Amino acid sequence: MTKPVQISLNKEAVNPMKAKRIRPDEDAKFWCQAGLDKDGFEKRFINNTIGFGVFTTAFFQKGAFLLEYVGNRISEKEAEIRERKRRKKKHSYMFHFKWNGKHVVDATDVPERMCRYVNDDKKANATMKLKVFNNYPRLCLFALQDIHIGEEIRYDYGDENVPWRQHFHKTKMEMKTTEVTDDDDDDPFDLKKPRFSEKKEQCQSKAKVSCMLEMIDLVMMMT
Ligand SMILES: C[S@@+](CC[C@H](N)C(=O)[O-])C[C@H]1O[C@@H](n2cnc3c(N)ncnc32)[C@H](O)[C@@H]1O
Repeated sequence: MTKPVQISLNKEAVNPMKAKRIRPDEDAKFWCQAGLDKDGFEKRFINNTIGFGVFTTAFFQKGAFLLEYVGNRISEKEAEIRERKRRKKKHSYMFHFKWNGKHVVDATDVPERMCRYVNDDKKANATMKLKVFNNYPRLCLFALQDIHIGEEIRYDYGDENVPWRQHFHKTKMEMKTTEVTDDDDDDPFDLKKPRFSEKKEQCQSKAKVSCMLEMIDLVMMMT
């Protein structure tokens, strides 16, 4: 492997004023094969629901290679078994991809690597691409736009069924058809339990219905 000329482990490599443009694929190949995360990222706690996220401590140009999603390579079957065992865990670190069949990268046991902390967003500033270097598939994250210092990196996991994308609409739809019980367990991932604000909304709509019924009674009494 030939080392790309401009890559170094010092901060110059992430300073756009000093570093010349590095070809993103070459950069990705270098960092993947070095088995290291690039400088310019830090993990920060966001909140109890989302957990941690990855934020930049350097500027990244549109198209730049950011991080590799690293973990154990396992089969879909093994992933299913592991997911079943970990079903009570809040976060999942399984990345499913296709390359000569279906594969999964499980990053659960690599807490030291950065990419497993990158969260999901439909309006993402990064994208995950499959790159094959020396006949070996790698999951590489690239910038979709210029990313400035302090921004959170997010990519589109590509799954509409994840609870945090569904919660609002699904609970709203369910509210029309299901009874809501007084349940203090405010688990945002349990779609059957509307969150506080939604419970409040439902109370408001119940109040509107009872008000309308009273008005109908009144009109009927008057006629
Ligand atoms: C690959 S991990 C990302 C890092 C994770 N936030 C952590 O603290 O370790 C994926 C998990 O993060 C959470 N997550 C990712 N994106 C999210 C989002 N937009 N809203 C809520 N939770 C999210 C989910 O629990 C998901 O299973």
